[in-house]
Amino acid sequence: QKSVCSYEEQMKKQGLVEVQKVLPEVFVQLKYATTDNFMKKNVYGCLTHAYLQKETLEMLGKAQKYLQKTHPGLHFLIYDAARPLAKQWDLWNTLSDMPPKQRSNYVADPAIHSIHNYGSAIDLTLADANQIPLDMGTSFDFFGELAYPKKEQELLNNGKLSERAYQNRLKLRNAMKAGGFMPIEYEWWHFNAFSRQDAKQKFKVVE
Ligand SMILES: C[C@@H](N)C(=O)N[C@H](C)C(=O)O
Ligand SMILES: [Zn+2]
Repeated sequence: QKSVCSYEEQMKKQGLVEVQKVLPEVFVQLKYATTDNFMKKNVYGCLTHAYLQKETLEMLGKAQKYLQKTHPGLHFLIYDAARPLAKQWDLWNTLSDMPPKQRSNYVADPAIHSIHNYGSAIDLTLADANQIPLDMGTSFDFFGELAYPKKEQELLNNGKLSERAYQNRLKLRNAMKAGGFMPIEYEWWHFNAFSRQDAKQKFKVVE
């Protein structure tokens, strides 16, 4: 008997689509459905598949085509996609010791919503055919300067970020930009398909 996950059922009802049904070459390892994350807790439970809004998935398809053309052999490896708002609170509350301004650089304030809550942001890296992630200079959800795209040039110049990691980040970013995604300043792995304002207008929050 197939088990049903209410979070995934709700996402489907809201029109979101499972990424691997459309793009089977994309790898998915949802980190918040494991204990290998900054909370050291599985907060997703039965939510183990990556879902996105249809339009966002089409953009990922475009990025995927670009990646295949420019770097055959590399794959996207998704760490997070649509994120229920209730889970956003779990992430946010875990960083309660951080000053508010700093905290919202790393986890969007659930009171104003993350673009993940609209199924239109993706956390991802690049991996080889065996799902081994490329060196990006930090692990996923490393909340510090070494992960900041806005500081990459400086980090490269002062030797804190290796040339290899720098180039790997560019490969990821160029592919995502080719799909129309926007990077953010503080996390090399996070990409938005739309601004928060546009996402709010177009979509309903995944509760
Ligand atoms: C928590 C991290 N993976 C992430 O996605 N951060 C952004 C800012 C968000 O919560 O929207
Ligand atoms: Zn993210």
